[in-house]
Amino acid sequence: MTPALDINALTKRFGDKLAVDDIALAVPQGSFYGLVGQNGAGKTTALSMAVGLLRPDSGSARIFGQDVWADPEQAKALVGVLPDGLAMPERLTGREVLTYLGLLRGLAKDVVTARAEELLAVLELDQAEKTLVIEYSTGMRKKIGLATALLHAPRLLVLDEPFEAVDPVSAATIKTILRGFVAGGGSIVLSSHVMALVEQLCDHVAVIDKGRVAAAGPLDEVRGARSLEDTFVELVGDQSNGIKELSWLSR
Ligand SMILES: Nc1ncnc2c1ncn2[C@@H]1O[C@H](COP(=O)(O)OP(=O)(O)OP(=O)(O)O)[C@@H](O)[C@H]1O
Repeated sequence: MTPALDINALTKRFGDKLAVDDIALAVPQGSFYGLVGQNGAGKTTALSMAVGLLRPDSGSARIFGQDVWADPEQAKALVGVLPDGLAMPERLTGREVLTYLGLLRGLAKDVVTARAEELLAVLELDQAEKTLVIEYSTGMRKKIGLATALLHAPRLLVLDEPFEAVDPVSAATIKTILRGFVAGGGSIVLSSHVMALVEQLCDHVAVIDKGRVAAAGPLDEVRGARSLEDTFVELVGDQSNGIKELSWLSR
């Protein structure tokens, strides 16, 4: 079966820094795929290139077989994206943002209205009916970002740190939505630093280290008998560095 997302030999350099170094990853249809890695490992850069937000130096990305860079319109219709540091129309309310983006995506007005209503209610943003996005908290911004990613009912969701700064009640709601999305035949790729969350939600995982894939595959195969956290530390931990004590903090 064609993978939901198929990235091949993706590479990106920023000046001297090789941020993503020849990454290949196949996300099977119907899978819930977690991407983990240390700060600066290259997750955001890889995901941005995979969904057509950042042009790779080389390599390719396909969404359900559609080339993201050769055929962006086809590919982008199939994917909902929650990017890192999402830029939003700041002077609109949540409902206005959803209406605006829904119409831009070509949805019928009554469909946009109904879906916006439902998304705002489910994500508990309907209380903030008159609040402009510029006044949103970080967690609220994540939630409206997720709503915009879901609005056109994509087949693949690519979510960069969707749970960052989200309170536990909202996180539970989001988990339910995402599990329902996968149960309904959707595919998800998300990045996270929270190993427990990836273990709870995902059936596949890739560990990214210094711009490369250190391990990837079904969760149980990657972690074996250990926890994902132990696997992760073993794969990416830099033992040579040691743990330096901050002696000046001792009394
Ligand atoms: N626009 C940019 N210009 C220069 N360097 C960049 C740029 N974007 C990312 N980098 C560098 O590329 C590397 C990978 O960054 P990236 O944001 O992809 O990592 P990440 O795994 O998402 O990290 P985090 O978990 O902290 O979000 C880092 O060294 C970062 O400093």
